[in-house]
Amino acid sequence: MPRTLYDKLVDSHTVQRLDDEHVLLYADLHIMNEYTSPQAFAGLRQRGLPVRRPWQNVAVVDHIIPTHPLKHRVILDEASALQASNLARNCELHGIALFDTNDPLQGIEHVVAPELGMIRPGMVVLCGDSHTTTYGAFGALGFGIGTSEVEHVLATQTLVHRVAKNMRIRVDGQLGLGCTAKDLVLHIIASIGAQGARGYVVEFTGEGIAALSAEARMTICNMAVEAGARSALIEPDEVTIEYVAVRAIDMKWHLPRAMEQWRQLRSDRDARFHAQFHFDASEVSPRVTWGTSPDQSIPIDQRVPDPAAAMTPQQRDAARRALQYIGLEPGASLQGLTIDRVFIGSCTNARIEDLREVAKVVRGRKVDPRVRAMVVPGSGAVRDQAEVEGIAAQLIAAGFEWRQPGCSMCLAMNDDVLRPGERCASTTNRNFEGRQGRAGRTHLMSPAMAAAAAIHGCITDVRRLEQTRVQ
Ligand SMILES: CC(C)[C@H](C(=O)O)[C@@H](O)C(=O)O
Ligand code: SF4
Repeated sequence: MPRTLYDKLVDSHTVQRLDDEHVLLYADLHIMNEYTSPQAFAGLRQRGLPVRRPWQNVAVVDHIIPTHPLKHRVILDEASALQASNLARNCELHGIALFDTNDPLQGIEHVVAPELGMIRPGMVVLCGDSHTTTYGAFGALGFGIGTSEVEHVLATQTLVHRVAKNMRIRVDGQLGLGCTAKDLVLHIIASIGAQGARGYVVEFTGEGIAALSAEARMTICNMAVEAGARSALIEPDEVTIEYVAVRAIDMKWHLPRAMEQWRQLRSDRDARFHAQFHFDASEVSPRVTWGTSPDQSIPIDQRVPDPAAAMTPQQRDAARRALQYIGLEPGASLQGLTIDRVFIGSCTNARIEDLREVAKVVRGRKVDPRVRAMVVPGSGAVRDQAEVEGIAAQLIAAGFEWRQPGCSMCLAMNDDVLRPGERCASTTNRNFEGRQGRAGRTHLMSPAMAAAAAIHGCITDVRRLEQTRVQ
């Protein structure tokens, strides 16, 4: 029977079929953070269990870490400091590699693992974090798991996996000038809904996906979870293979054989998908969210929808509440909406290509003096690279704060938070109520759009800015 790439990866990792719906799945790699691992280690200790395969585990401190520009970071918040020191102790005890607070390669887990070549096509990767879907960019099956599952994985290197349904999202055409993978994925989520891919593993395919860089593909797969997807996949191609091959420095002599196998990883031509969607990348415009769910976005040149036009009473109430929270009226234009803060960061958009996009927009311009704008690189390696390329100096000269890596203002779990009522142009993936700080107002957009907002002091169409540039 023809199989999808997801079916094949499940089959190749199934240790045992448990019942009609569940399999015991082998994990090639398990990634941990300080936030969802402490209880898991405590559970192991209570049961007197060792970690089954320490060398297939890796840990990163990212969510609670301060990002102030000082080179040496000290976590002042007591509870957060305890989470970090617990992780360090547990990793030491069990022989697990850790990117600790002041490690030069520390960063956000979903930025660090791929850039260091840990994620390879065909792998199953688990992590106690919902954005583990990111690894689909490499044809690796990534699942976000809960703390009790983290404990199970530590003890057995396996996961009880409820088999998902297959969805295919085909993207034809190419993105236009000023439009990015972020706009494409916001467009897709707005169309299928925040629950549109619930229960599915989504395979993204088509020429619009093939044209994207490995980093842009990560942005797409990262946000698949915002449509409710269990996981995401993109079949590996030469773009993927090249990205991985130069980074997987430990593979040496068996790399050519691995590359041959990676090239075979694809859905069979007649494979059956339970649901399919088609999109045209050339119809995508730069998008901005107007509400408090990632599916509430519009093209920058359209107006905020009227909740009265919503399909169901629940959607109507949700849209009304969202507008009230965000402080917008139906029919309002997002263009020209004044912002207080700009946040360029997160596992969605804080890689080197994102920062290059920002630098392109910012070149020769200054941040509006009424705006506080922060750039938080996704990792120490991204930060170093941006410094080498002169991007950091350029952003600092333009008036951006250049910070240390971490999750930062993606979620209010560290020192970087919005003040109540502050409005933020953000390159992150979630705009929930309070996500960036109590009563903070988040507008999700691409790095280029966030950079344009920083310069204008309001939300603006980056394509206009491009046109007015004096070369
Ligand atoms: C804190 C963590 C468990 C959470 C996640 O699972 O994604 C966070 O990273 C987020 O982005 O909301
Ligand atoms: S950067 Fe944001 S989305 Fe990514 S892992 Fe951290 S908190 Fe979650």
